[in-house]
Amino acid sequence: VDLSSKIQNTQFKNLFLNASGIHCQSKKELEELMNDHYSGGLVTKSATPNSRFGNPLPRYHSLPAGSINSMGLPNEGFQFYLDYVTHSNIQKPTILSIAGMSKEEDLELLHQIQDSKYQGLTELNLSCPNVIGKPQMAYDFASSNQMLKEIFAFFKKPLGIKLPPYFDLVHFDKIAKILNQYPLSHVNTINSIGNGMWVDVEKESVVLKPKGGFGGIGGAIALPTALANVRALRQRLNASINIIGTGGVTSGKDAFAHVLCGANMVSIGTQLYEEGLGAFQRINNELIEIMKAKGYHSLDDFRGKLKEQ
Ligand SMILES: C=Cc1c(C(=O)O)[nH]c(=O)[nH]c1=O
Repeated sequence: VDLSSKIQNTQFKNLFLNASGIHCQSKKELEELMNDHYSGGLVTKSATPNSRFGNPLPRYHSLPAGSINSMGLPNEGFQFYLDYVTHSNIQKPTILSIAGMSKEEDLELLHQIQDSKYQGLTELNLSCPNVIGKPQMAYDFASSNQMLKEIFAFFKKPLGIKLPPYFDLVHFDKIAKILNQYPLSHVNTINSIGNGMWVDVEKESVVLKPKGGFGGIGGAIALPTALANVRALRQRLNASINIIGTGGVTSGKDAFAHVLCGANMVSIGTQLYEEGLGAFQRINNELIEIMKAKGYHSLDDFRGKLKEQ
């Protein structure tokens, strides 16, 4: 059974990635992830120009079937991550994630990447739901289109986009029509489901401090939305644009479902945070067992072949 995957011309020994933000913020986390045998690639925490503490605590809370977070983009700053992916002992392909606080900041970070010796993949996060006062750019179709036009005027290295979930088939049509105009290496869908709410009935209180308790929803409860977004975008995007499926993966079965919907690679977020790096080995092995039982030898045997009723 072969789990090898690729995004454009970058080969990965298996399809599993950490979701940006999970186990990828500090040097220690990055080193552990880089040396982990069961993840095929490494995605960095979305970087801003300067390091940030992020939102006040508590800003993460486990839910019965997932998580809610309002981290607020805590990170070591862009230069730290650029140095890490260009200087450290690279054992696996990397995806450098960036999230400027404005279009100007995004363009500035991309110019720095373009002018650097970094040869890996880059991912522009247009979907962070937790920066106070900052909208999720990818819900503004005109601004997203304008941003991509300005980016591809100068950026020539592989670039993907991290999208928020969409909930209307017309929105899938609109965003796909925009994305198909650009030579993207990939789309990563979904980011957390923005601005959910969890209530502690005992205390009669929200569970997160920032933003009055509103936060992004992830984990098992996000799987149906994640599968819908992977499927809808695979049906609409040019074949040249690969898809990283993110959201709700807790088992080999969930990873199988993402690939069936069209995912080229699969990210693990909440489950990785809750279980630790062992999640990669477990989910890897579960997927291999499922493929063996079904007589599949490679992911291409079933990728995107979801049947309709
Ligand atoms: C980069 C900020 C993000 C954050 C965050 O740092 O609050 N949380 C998410 O669930 N998704 C994000 O994209």
